[in-house]
Amino acid sequence: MALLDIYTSLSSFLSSANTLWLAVALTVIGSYLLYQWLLPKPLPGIPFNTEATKSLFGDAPAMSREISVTGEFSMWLAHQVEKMGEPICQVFIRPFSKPWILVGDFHEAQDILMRRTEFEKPQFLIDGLIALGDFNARLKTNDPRFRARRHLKQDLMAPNFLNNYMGPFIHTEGLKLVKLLEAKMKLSDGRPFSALADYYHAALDTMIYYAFGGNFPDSALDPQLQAISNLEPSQISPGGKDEPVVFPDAPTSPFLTAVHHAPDVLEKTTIAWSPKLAYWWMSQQAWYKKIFSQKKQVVQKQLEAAIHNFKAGEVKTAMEHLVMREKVAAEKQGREPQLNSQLMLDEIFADMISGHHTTGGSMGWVTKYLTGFPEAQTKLRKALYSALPSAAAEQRPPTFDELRHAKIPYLEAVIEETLRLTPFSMTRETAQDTEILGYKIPKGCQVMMVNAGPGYLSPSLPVNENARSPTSKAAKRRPNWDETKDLKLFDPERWLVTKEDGSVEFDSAAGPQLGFGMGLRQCWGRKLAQLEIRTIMALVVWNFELLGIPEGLGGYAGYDGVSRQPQKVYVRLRKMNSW
Ligand code: HEM
Repeated sequence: MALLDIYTSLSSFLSSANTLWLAVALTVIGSYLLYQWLLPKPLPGIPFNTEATKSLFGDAPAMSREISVTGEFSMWLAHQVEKMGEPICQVFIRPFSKPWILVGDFHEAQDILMRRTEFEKPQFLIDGLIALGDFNARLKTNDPRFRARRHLKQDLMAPNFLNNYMGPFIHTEGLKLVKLLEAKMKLSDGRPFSALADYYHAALDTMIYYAFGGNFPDSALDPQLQAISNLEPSQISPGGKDEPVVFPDAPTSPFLTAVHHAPDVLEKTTIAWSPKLAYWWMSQQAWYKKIFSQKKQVVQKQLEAAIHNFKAGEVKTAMEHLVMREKVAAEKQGREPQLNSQLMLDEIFADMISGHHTTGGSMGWVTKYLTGFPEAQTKLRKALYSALPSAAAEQRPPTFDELRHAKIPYLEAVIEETLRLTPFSMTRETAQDTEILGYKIPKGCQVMMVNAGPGYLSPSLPVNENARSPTSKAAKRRPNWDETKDLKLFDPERWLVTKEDGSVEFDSAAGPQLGFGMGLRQCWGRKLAQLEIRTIMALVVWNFELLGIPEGLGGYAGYDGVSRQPQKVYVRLRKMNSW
């Protein structure tokens, strides 16, 4: 080969090698810059876990590890606030997105939820609830449709609907639950058994009655009663006195089963990285189709029945009230009413989903705390007997009207204290650039009110008072809340105040509480939930002593699903009297 040829091939080799090296170098530099760009970016000044900023996935792997064991997202959040020891900090739980801001101070959380217009319903929740269709809680507060939708439902948390329509049903359902528990108590012969499904069944029946009333005949509790009353003591599996009896769970009708399982979809979509994609994937699955075809068939039929009843002059159920309100709104606005519409189906189905596990779980929690704190249980029973003397003297359960009119501060305090101890964190999204406790927070950040740690279940962290927002500075404080008492203990007395005349009253504003959220987007069904828990738990405590259970069946572990639900609710019962 001529020298020139050798030179030419060498230089072309070198130049292609250079190009290759250049390409490799550029790829490496590019990948490095991309990696750096994708790493979590903390907001200036706000404490964070530095290790999390070295990984593309931020805090997510550590969070998943803890939650896969405990099931408790609220507790993980509280641990982050505790670790950083500041009333505001940031975590990186969604890769490639802005940090999530954790607010671990009650007064600032209250300010954000109640007074600050720059915070909105979060988009990730709106997307996460996509399976429930077009209902009011998926609308932003500043969307004019939100108020119009709330208007449609305006009668349903009013005293007339609650006390005259829902109350008597809830009372009857409570008595049915007592009957079921009594049958189980007899069969279990002093052994413990789980009551969690029974509370869920009672709560499910309540939501079905709320929506459709007597137009829909299926019940979740009736088949259980029937199944248990057909059981012979010889059919109970033998076991020691601390070994729980497992009772059969009688199947419910397809629609009730669908309502029971629909929250599974929401739990998956709200935590998905892309809720819309997760929703699409799930909507292809047979189990999903089964749930939502039930919704389509049954709720549509019920809507037609409600329209028919309304036209015949009957307005009792939630569905009938919606139809009536839509007619009134349409007349006012000079448009055709949309009575038979998807919107009506979605609003009513979403309420059933919102009110079932939440309330059933809360009744389970009350049962657990009263079991674990027998002194409080005895106090509550005494308070019930002395507030309802005729029923006590006549050895019968109180009627709904007696219960409704009785003033029983200790009962309200027990419910309030249970909600305080079983927190579910809530989120808002910044709709514009703003500040929290003096730190700049850009538009589009998720802000979580962490109510399972400092300021709620442990003493408040110090706050620079000057850094609070003007509305927070101006707000009234709760002077008598005693943070030196163990805040993790169940102590209903915290919510009672003694007046100058010696009378004792319940004060719902005595301490930090976000059990139902706060402000315009607080729990819409709060009054119904409170009525239900109050009525049913009064009947349970009136009728039974909740005896101690083995340690392995107790504990206060929860599960953060659509609300904070107890993992187990075991009871060992003794009937109080012969009524
Ligand atoms: C003990 C039972 C219940 C608990 C603990 C509970 C708790 C909550 C919480 C913490 C929120 C979020 C509040 C916020 O972000 O500020 C909420 C929202 C909501 N709840 Fe409940 N809830 C219960 C029962 C019910 C019932 C019975 C219904 C329906 C009848 C219901 C309907 C709703 C709705 C529609 C929302 C969304 C409100 C909105 O975005 O505007 N809840 N609930």
